[in-house]
Amino acid sequence: MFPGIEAYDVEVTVAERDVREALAVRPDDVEAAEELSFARNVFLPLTTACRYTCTYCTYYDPPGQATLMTPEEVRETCRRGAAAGCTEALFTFGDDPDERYTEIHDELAELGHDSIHTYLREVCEIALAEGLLPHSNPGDQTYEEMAAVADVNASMGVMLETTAEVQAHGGPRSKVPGQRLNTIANAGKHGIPFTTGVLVGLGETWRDRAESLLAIRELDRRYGHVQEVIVQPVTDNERWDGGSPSTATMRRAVAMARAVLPESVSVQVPPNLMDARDVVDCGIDDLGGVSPVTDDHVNPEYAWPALRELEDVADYAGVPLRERLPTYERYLDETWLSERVLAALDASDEAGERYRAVRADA
Ligand SMILES: O=c1nc2n(C[C@H](O)[C@H](O)[C@H](O)CO)c3cc(O)ccc3cc-2c(=O)[nH]1
Ligand SMILES: C[C@H]1O[C@@H](n2cnc3c(N)ncnc32)[C@H](O)[C@@H]1O
Ligand code: MET
Ligand code: SF4
Repeated sequence: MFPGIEAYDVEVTVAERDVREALAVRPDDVEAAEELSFARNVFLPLTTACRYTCTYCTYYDPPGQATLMTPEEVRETCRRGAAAGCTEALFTFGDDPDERYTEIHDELAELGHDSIHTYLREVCEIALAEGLLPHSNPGDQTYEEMAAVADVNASMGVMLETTAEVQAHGGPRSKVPGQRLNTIANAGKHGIPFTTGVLVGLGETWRDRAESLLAIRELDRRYGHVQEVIVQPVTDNERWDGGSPSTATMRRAVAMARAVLPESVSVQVPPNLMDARDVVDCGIDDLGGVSPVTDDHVNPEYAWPALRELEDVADYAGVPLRERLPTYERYLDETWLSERVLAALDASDEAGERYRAVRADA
């Protein structure tokens, strides 16, 4: 059992034998993937307000200084993305942003909403209308909050980060591992294709990393909804002086993820936060969402590589580079996606073409 978990309706335990096995994995023990995929997205930072204050995060603004993207801004960014061939609208923002930020509460009220979750639904609908597939990463959600957006997302995500209690989440306003696990389980109950991952370098131990990856595996065994696991290095910035993990650490963490997770689950590293070439032989098969039109608002100092650079990574690995949708292929059907999302997918130029190719293959 992990910290804080007794407060939630999810129970996750991992076997000591599996932890030991994971701890023994080294980069040489895993095989390199046969292709590398990526998705083209627009990043929509819906709001910079957040109830938490993670010490490594430069994304959030303090109460009184946060903003909310308007529906018009969302539409405009989606249009630019669609015109640039993007398929994904990535909504990433602070957890429960309206909780103690009166300005966000007021702005939501002006737009006719009493919570961020119903507003998220509205902007997902805008993205769908503009031909993009919504992938929302709203932080923790209850089962009911997620119900407000389940049928307008093509996939969703929340980083588990770590099952350990770490200083980086410390203080009174702290992320709780149990609640993150609960969110991942909620997505499983809703049948939402899901992205999660670990953040490496928060002060967690190797045992914590093994347990985190095994906890993700356990939830995927229950619901089958985990499409990819991101192995993300924490990056240095003006709020975080804890340093970034070494290449050797990232290599071992990626290999551990590959060995622990079933083959059906992709292992992703973000190519703007590290040199992906350093881990291409450790089992990664995905380079995540990259954007030709927007910044990585979580790590704004780290520019997205151009398509050319992704091709260089694939060339270096000696494997083909393939563009994918925010939803992995095995989830592109009626069991996982709503009629609305499937209809929007079929109607969109860029994503629709890929979708029909997958259907024709099946
Ligand atoms: O640009 C970013 N994209 C992030 N993404 C986007 C991700 O790379 C793509 O949206 C997915 O691969 C779907 O295509 C996340 C998605 C999640 O569901 C959960 C966490 C992240 C983290 C980041 C991130 O830090 N920066
Ligand atoms: C969107 C995701 O970005 C991650 N995140 C937040 N701050 C940082 C940082 N400094 N370095 C790397 N990842 C970060 C969180 O884990 C969040 O889930
Ligand atoms: C910059 S983090 C954005 C998503 C959410 N607040 C999380 O931590 O998971
Ligand atoms: S990482 Fe996410 S939850 Fe933590 S402070 Fe930043 S926006 Fe909030």
